Amino acid sequence: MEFPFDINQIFTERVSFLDQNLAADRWTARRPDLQANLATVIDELGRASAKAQQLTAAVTSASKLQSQRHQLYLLKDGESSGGRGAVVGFLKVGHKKLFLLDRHGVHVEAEPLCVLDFYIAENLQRHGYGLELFDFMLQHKNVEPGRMAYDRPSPKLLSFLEKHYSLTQNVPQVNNFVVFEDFFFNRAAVQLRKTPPKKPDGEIKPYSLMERGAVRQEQRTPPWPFAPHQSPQRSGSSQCSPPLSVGLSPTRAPHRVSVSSSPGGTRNQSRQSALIEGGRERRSSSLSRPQPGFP
Ligand SMILES: CC(=O)SCCNC(=O)CCNC(=O)[C@H](O)C(C)(C)COP(=O)(O)OP(=O)(O)OC[C@H]1O[C@@H](n2cnc3c(N)ncnc32)[C@H](O)[C@@H]1OP(=O)(O)O
Repeated sequence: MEFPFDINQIFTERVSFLDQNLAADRWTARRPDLQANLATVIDELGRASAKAQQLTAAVTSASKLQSQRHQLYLLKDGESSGGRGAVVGFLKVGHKKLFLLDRHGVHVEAEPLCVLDFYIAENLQRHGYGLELFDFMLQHKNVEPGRMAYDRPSPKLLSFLEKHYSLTQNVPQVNNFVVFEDFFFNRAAVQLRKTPPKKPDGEIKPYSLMERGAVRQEQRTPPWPFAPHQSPQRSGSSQCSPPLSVGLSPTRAPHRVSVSSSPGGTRNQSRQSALIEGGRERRSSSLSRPQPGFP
């Protein structure tokens, strides 16, 4: 991906790490002109990724990176474009609080590192760049791919995970995240803990019934005498994480499919995100994604 400015001036390393500060290094941070070009690159990559995934709006942009606690790895080819360099692709990750089902169907709460967006320029796909970038991130974060969650992975990403990391057996979820069997294996109790029992009528509501944006905490607390006695641990967990960070991604379809039988689970735009109630708070995604088919 080429740009009308010097990529090597903005990104000095082959792989750059970006967070909400939106600067590849101190040098860029002090140069508003470079920061503006960097933002242009991120926006352009986000648009290209959305197009490749047939999303109606970008999951990644410079402004989103600044406002969300996500991190982005950007891979460049410093040699191309007559030495000015070109951008090869990016990988965006971030922690999210998720309510997941283990292989026995038991609800567990976790806050794993999630793959949120991943894109390699069209003409460079299937050349090993995705693997290079992904491996870089794994090493940087010191995490195993099977310990991560994947936000509505595309068929290409599922194929990628199967090919490079032998991740094939996903554990069906009611939200858009995909986790594999390794996710639950020997996980520390602090990272993964069972949520309180579901109410008998703990139904799953379609995403369209959810409030967008912040869900007011006070709405979730039933009046006396119905207010439950909560352990400090539980009440802490329900309050420390804003609803926006919890487990659902609006524009990606739920993954009830088995990777082995249907690599790719759909990444269509249907809004089947779900809300689980019953002893737990409402949840919504931190990703502002489009919801075609829903007003
Ligand atoms: C949570 C999310 O981010 S989901 C969004 C994932 N991103 C996308 O779908 C955007 C379009 N796709 C891409 O950008 C890239 O294909 C990526 C990021 C998924 C993978 O990057 P690449 O550089 O192509 O991967 P790399 O070359 O290291 O590995 C190739 C393997 O990836 C998978 N893959 C890559 N492209 C394709 C494709 N067109 N069709 C099927 N599988 C593919 C295959 O397993 C492939 O191995 P193969 O060629 O032997 O079949």
